This record gives sequence, C-alpha cells and structure tokens, in this order.
Amino acid sequence: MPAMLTDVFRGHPIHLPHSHHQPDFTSLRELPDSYSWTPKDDILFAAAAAPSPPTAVDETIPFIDLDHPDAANQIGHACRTWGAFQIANHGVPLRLLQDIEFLTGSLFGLPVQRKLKAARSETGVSGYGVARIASFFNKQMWSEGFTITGSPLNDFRKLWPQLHLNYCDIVEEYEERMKKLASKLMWLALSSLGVSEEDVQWASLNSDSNWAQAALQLNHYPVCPQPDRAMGLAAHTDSTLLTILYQNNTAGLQVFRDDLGWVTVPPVPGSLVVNVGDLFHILSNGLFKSVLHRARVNQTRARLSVAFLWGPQSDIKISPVPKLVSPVDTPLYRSVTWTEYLQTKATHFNKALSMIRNHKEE
Ligand SMILES: C=C1C[C@]23C[C@H]1CC[C@H]2[C@@]12CCC[C@@](C)(C(=O)O1)[C@H]2[C@@H]3C(=O)O
Ligand SMILES: O=C(O)CCC(=O)C(=O)O
Ligand SMILES: [Fe+2]
Repeated sequence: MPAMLTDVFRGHPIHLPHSHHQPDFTSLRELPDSYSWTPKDDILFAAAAAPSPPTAVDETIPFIDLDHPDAANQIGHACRTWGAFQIANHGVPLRLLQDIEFLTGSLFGLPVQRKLKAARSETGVSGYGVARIASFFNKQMWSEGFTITGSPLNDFRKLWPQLHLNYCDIVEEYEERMKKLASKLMWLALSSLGVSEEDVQWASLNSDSNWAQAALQLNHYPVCPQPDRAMGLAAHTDSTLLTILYQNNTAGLQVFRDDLGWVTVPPVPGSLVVNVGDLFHILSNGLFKSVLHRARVNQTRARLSVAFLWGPQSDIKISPVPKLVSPVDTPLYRSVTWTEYLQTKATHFNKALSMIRNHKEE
C-alpha cells in the first residue's frame, strides 16, 4: 500500500495560527497591520501589467466548450500559453455545484468554536485552518480554509452532529465527478501534444483508474474593510497534475502572465476553472505552464471557492514523457513522486520546481 496523501506532512510539522488567535473578520473596520500587505511581503504584490496595447486590456484565460470538436487543441494551447482555462459543457450537474457551494458556505458559517473542533493538526493535511503556504509569509491572509483528503466523515461528524451524512454524500459525489473530468482533461491536453496511452502507461484509462488521488480545498474569503491591501491567498502554483476550481459568483482569482501582470478570471456561472500544476509541467517536459495564481478579496461580497487538487498515487514516479524530450537533450526534470514533491514544496515552496530540475552539463 503506497503512502497516502493523508500522511505526506508527517515529517513536516507546521505551526500555523488558528482563528481563535485572529481578529473576528466580520467586526473589523480597519485592516490590522498583520493583514496589510506591501510589495516587500510578496514581491509580485503590486506587479503592474506591462504596458500593453489597448486591445489586450481585457484579455483573460480562454473559455473552452468541451463539446467543441477542436477542444483538445484549444486545451493544449491554453496549457502552453496560460496554464489555465475555463470550461463549459463539462458534464458536472449544476445541482452538484450548488450543493458543494452550499456545503462550503454552511461550513464556514459555523461558529468558530465548532470549526476548531475539526482543526487541522500540525502534521496533518485534513481539517480546518489557514492555507499551508501561510508559513512562508510574514503577513496573514484574509481567508480560512478546510482541506479534505480521504473520508471527511470524522471531521464532518464534529462540524455537523446531525447532518454530516448528507454532507459526506455531496463530497463523495463531487469527488467522483471531478476525478473523471480531471482524467478526461489530462488526456485531451496530452493528445494535443501527440502523447498517447502507450507513452504514459501508469495513467492508462483501462488500468482500474485508481492511479490517481486528490484533495479538496474549500476556501472562504470574508468581506474585507480594505481589500487593496489585503491578500486572500498569496501567489502560488499548485503541486498537482491539474486543479479544477469552482468559484462562486464573486471575482477574486487572478493568474499571472509575464507580459500582462495579474489577470482576473471572471466568474462564469456554471463553469469551472482548470489550471496546470507543477507535476503536469514536469510531465510535459516544461511545455505546459504551471500557472502562478492568487486570490484577492473585496469589500462587499464574501467569496467561496472549491479546489479539486488532483495528482497520482504516491508510488507513481512522474518524469517528462520521453517523446517530448529531444533525442539530443536531457529531460528538463528528474523523476519525482507526488509525496516527494509535496515534501520538497513544504520546505522550499516556490523553489521546489527548480530543485528537481536537471542542469545541463556544459
Ligand atoms: C495535495 C495538496 C496540495 C496542497 C497541499 C496538499 C493539501 C492542500 C493543498 C493546498 C491548497 C491551497 C493552496 C496550496 C498551495 C496550499 O497551501 O494547500 C495547496 C497545496 C499545493 O498544491 O502545494
Ligand atoms: O480561491 C481561489 O480562487 C484560488 C484557490 C486556490 O488557488 C487553491 O485552493 O489552491
Ligand atoms: Fe491554487
């Protein structure tokens, strides 16, 4: 039995503040200094868009109809240029999206004392708390999170003594749908590079398809008195193959482009945002872009998001697909399992990718 996602941080304990040490988000009229970000707290905080032609001003990530006959190429192009795209006709019932949004709102609406009964432990992955990347920043983020790996039953029982079974059913159905969608998206993207199942046998569609695992990250960004100086979730890349994100009807997600700066991803009701993670960047030998993204907050509306963070089981070694490496070159990256990569990220954060990069001998 390979190590599970649940255990990846056993050897990487982390001490993060819990909400009972934090001010009550809802009662503040001014941002405390510990929540006020400047460019020195995050070098990209104020990264202005490079001067660009007026036509490029409202450029954003591609919107792709999965029923379109050219969807595979559109996805491949989006993965290479943006590392992110939005999808319609993804087959996930609207009712299920509404259910997971309701669950998320209901969870974060619980009294703090109740949420803390399911607080994430210092060595754990699952539970209530601030995002793990918080440890790399001096300032606090204007958000709270809840991570699910494996069965949420134990945590949900603590949150909702009566209704936990209904909520477990929603999570189970959501994860089931997301799993199928993620695998479909990965194969569409790979096929656009001419990569087929013989080239990536561990991910074969026929193998009992249990080669993948995932975490579900629920995020809540409360209304904020001074949103221009606050940060909902600091800039990061995901350590995944792919991440599928549902956002409620409140803008906040931004992706970074060297030539455009921070670009907002507008919420489109019923659609989902997909982004390339570090492992897909490695698998594609650097062709697909692991996109830097963050979440901003606003003054009038609370924001909710649900990220399905998807990657391979822990016994699977990810390395660049040989077909995508030129015969005269070495692959851009060494092989790595998801567990090893998450552990590297837990200590080195944004340096993790470069640490597994092969450096060419002169
Ligand atoms: C399977 C994963 C992926 C994790 C760690 C672990 C569980 C929670 C995920 C997130 C979710 C929020 C952003 C992020 C950067 C974070 O802090 O926690 C993610 C991180 C990663 O993609 O590296
Ligand atoms: O809330 C968002 O839009 C982004 C969330 C995110 O990046 C994450 O959970 O990894
Ligand atoms: Fe993310």
